[in-house]
Amino acid sequence: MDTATAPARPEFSADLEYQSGFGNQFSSEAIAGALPHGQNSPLLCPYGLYAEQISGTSFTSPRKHNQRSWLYRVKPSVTHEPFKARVPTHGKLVSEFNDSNSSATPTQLRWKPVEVPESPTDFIDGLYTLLNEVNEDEFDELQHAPHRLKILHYSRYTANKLMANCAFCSADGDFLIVPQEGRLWITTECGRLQVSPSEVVVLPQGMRFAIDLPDGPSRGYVAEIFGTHFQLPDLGPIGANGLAAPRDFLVPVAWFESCSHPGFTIVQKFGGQLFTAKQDFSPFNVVAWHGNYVPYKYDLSKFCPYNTVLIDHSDPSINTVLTAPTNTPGVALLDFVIFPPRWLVAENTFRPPYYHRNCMSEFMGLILGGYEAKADGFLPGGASLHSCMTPHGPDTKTFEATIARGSDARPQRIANTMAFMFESCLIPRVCSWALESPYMDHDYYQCWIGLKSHFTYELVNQQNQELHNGGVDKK
Ligand SMILES: O=C(O)Cc1cc(O)ccc1O
Ligand SMILES: [Fe+2]
Repeated sequence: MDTATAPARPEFSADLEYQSGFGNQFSSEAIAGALPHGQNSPLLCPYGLYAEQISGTSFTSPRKHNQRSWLYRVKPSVTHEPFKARVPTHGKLVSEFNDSNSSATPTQLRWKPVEVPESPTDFIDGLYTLLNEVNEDEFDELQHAPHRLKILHYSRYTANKLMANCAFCSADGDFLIVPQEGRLWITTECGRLQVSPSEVVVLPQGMRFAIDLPDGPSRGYVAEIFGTHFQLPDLGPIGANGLAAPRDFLVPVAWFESCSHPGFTIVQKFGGQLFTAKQDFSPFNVVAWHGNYVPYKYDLSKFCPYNTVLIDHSDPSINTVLTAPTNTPGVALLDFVIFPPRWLVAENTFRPPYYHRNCMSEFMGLILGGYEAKADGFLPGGASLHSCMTPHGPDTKTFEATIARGSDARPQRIANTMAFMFESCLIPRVCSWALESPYMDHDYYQCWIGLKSHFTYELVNQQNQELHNGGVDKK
């Protein structure tokens, strides 16, 4: 059914209500009295609702990691026709990465912003995989439990049409969506969230949602993490406060529609492939819920950045918003790091990011403005990939402008910017179509080719002489 014939979902009100906190045990009732008291699963639930649990961790996960919610709904999720494989609208949602459809490359890669297509495209059809990262050792061992693997998908979406009479969920992993253009009105089983560019949203594995686009053409980035969930990073010596504050994470309040919906479609990503099932009601029929397995959003402008206040450039981990851990302490499946507006004050310091090679792989996107390491070519809506140990750093123009500014540079405020990085311990394989994409910036390497050697023996002698004279003068 297309947008024109679909019953419109009610508009989101401007002052949508939220609950606040990260990892809390939340509860919410759209109708007072809908939550059972004292137990989760009474013989008869209030108002004749069905009780249904959604588990985001194994039943026996340690208590501090255990995540589940109880949903009290008009009809249970199980009431649907059998799932059928969905005929793909494009071949760019890749499930199995192999030598014929992807490759790993140490080359620095950059993509220009993707244009939103003119043809009607909703969030599902506009979602396409760019990269996939798999821990190959585990892949061999655990072929029959793909959801247990350490896997990451990086996707981009472009959309111009609401998801009418259908809901999506990934049975594979959690979606972290980073909108770059256009607000998202996201209806979930737990309630509704408005997510604007410069905000991000996490939609946990299995949670059903539909995305409407109040601003029309929209695009953004998605990371899907498998087998783990996001946490707030430890703050170590920073102390008890700073970076992303738990209370700035917002969780919806219960919202439901109970009308019958002939031909409502559930689209489920399962093992990387899409399946559909028909049902005669909206899955957004949860009248009350409680638990800690929830969708949530975070406004990146609320982030409280920390940084060097005297010398040198801090490692980007200082600006980690969320981290999805592996079993090795300090090694992330995915760190979500931002580069927000802030003051640069370091003295006698090359202030932009340093030149570097990293055993972790770095995928970057730009939400707005410019990025401090790239004077040219890295545009809002664009993306770059620097895989494990691939050298990268500021482009020639940035280097030369920084040196020209000199060592007495005054405090400088980086404004009008919001870049982010998905940093992972896994090595990405890039889809062939992404490598062959017309948006691929084949000249990316050129941005460093102009970096000149400034080293001369005359300079060595001159600086040694200055050092020597300086030393003598001080006596
Ligand atoms: O490569 C990048 O631009 C990301 C990055 C930023 C920074 O400030 C330090 C290291 C780093 O990888
Ligand atoms: Fe980097």
